[in-house]
Amino acid sequence: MSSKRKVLLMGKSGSGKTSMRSIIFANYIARDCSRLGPTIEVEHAHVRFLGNMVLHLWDCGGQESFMENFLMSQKDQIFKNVQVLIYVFDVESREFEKDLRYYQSCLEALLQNSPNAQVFCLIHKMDLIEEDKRDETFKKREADVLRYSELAATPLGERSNAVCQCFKSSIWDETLYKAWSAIVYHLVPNVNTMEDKLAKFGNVLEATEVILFERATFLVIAHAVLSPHKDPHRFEKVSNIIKQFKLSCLKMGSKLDSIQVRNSRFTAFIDTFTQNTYVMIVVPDGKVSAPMITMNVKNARKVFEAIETKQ
Ligand SMILES: Nc1nc2c(ncn2[C@@H]2O[C@H](COP(=O)(O)OP(=O)(O)OP(=O)(O)O)[C@@H](O)[C@H]2O)c(=O)[nH]1
Repeated sequence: MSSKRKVLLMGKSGSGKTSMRSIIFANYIARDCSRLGPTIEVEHAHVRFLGNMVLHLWDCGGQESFMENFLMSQKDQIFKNVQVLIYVFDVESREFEKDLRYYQSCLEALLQNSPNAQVFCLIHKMDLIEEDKRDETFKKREADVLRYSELAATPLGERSNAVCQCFKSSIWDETLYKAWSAIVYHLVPNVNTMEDKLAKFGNVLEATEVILFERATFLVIAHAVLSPHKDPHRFEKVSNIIKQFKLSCLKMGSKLDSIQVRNSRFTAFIDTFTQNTYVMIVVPDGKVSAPMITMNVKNARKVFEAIETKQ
């Protein structure tokens, strides 16, 4: 059975909405995005995710006249039956207060029409901020967004905390993958079962971690960490690097099947797994041989295929 999720992408014109969805779901590379024109009214994209799930993306053009219509005459049509709102802020916007007021109005409309929707705010184009100022700038912007989120939620009572989650992002680095992985994580229904099984699988292989990537987007959908690692950004870095490599393979007319990366401390095996996923298994070096990993991946496939078909 296919399940459809309505995802709204909103934010002011030029904030980067179409760019990010084109990179994640349509195999664009960052430098192609400068050629994208402004979105007129709403562009609808149906993207199949993990086989059975269809994300119905409503990419809402951010020009003021469109925003006014979304909030007035088209309010019900836009904000009804929404599972996720992704609101994109340009970190360098000269009118951040105004952007926040539009956000507040959208959030109010959303909470009235789809009270259970999840809300994610992306503070985008972070590459334009000097590296050593990024954390501080993000924190300031996040505090503003949370303040306006509470303003929008307070009249409705219950949802005054955790109304939204904020992420920093840029199409020029792996932060885009971190943000979008966190978003889709909320949309995949069997994540807990998957992570449970991944941990068991990892234990059998004496792996340090096992990660599941969605096949088309290379977003992380589930992971099991069996021993601590000091780089908290490693998953999105792998997503970004392997997706770029996969696109290069496509360009050359070949298909990415599996990869092994070995150094003095660990070996990472990336392999096609179920119909809709790749798996990455990291083992301390010398622990297990490649044929043994391949055989175990083959054996585990059926279990994970079964979980997926229950989505
Ligand atoms: N520096 C930088 N530029 C970006 C980033 N993301 C998008 N852009 C650029 O921002 C411009 C506008 O991006 P779009 O994706 O068309 O913006 P939009 O939000 O869809 O705009 P509307 O369709 O008018 O609502 C393009 O030239 C992109 O290349 C980013 O992370 N960093």
